[in-house]
Amino acid sequence: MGDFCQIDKQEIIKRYKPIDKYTHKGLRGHALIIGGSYGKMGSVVLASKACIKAGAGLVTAYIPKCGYDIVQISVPEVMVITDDYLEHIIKIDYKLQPQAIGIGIGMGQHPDTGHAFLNFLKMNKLPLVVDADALNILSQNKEWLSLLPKKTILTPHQKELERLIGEWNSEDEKLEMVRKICIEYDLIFVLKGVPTIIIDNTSTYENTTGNQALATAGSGDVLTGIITSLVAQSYKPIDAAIIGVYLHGLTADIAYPDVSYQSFIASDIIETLGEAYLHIIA
Ligand SMILES: NC(=O)C1=CN([C@@H]2O[C@H](COP(=O)(O)OP(=O)(O)OC[C@H]3O[C@@H](n4cnc5c(N)ncnc54)[C@H](O)[C@@H]3O)[C@@H](O)[C@H]2O)[C@@H](O)CC1
Ligand SMILES: Nc1ncnc2c1ncn2[C@@H]1O[C@H](COP(=O)(O)OP(=O)(O)O)[C@@H](O)[C@H]1O
Ligand SMILES: [Mg+2]
Repeated sequence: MGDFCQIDKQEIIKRYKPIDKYTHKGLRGHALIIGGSYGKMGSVVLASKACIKAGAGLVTAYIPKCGYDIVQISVPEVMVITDDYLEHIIKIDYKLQPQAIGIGIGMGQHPDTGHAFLNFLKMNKLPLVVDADALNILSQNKEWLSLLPKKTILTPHQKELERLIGEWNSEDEKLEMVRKICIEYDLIFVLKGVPTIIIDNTSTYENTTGNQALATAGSGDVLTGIITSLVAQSYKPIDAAIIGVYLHGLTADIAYPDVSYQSFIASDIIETLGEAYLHIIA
């Protein structure tokens, strides 16, 4: 059993990088968010807005055509590239060179999307955050795990994890099953839950922020945007996962006394990100 670390403010301060006065958006990282399908474009709006609010200099969303007006109107700061197909992604094709890619949110599991995902995995060498339907497609094609770049960050909730690794009889058994995959493919797992636990080979990190206000649609999509943003800003993948999970949970701790657990929604995470950043640099 490797080392265990509680993610508290001290752990964040150790990893946080101040923003240079003479920076510009070209130095703040370009993140690419790939996802969306008919009826679930909100997940890309949430993830891409979270991505730019978490500090990426540039964010581009790669989405099916149905989402073009939705994303451009909802988040004018985010640029958009559309797939040729209307309702879901059938070919992942873009000319830009991002520093990080977040994929899977709202993407759906249509066979054409699965085929596009496989072709993407075969050619992609860039740092990757894999969530939601990209995880579900991987669960149906486990041999594709070997195509993931080293230190790819996977962010399953409990059900997505069960689809990926099968059932477990105890928390300890679950963590051992995850550690085995981490070591086999050199991956990082963000096990979203209460608390969220991050596994990086034999290292285990337990988050100390967050509360039940986060049990709301889209909060995981937002986390994907935040972590992708931090990787694009040149944080090491493990540090992006640690800081991202901490900030994400901290927004709920900051906001719930004013908005209650029930009325805190995923958009509130994004709106409270600035205050969360100020808490860690104060
Ligand atoms: N506004 C939007 O466009 C939204 C789009 N979403 C997308 O919808 C797709 C499906 O994601 P979902 O997570 O909703 O559906 P899933 O089918 O992956 O998970 C839902 C099922 O898993 C169970 N589950 C979910 N979270 C769990 C947890 N923490 N512990 C135990 N069981 C849990 C639920 O009980 C339910 O049975 C994804 O691509 C996601 O990105 C969702 O994020 C919701 C919001
Ligand atoms: N009761 C809870 N306490 C703390 N965090 C929670 C709770 N319920 C959910 N979360 C967090 O909310 C997020 C849910 O992610 P996910 O299920 O992927 O949401 P979605 O797919 O709807 O965006 C995770 O980060 C999880 O840790
Ligand atoms: Mg999710």
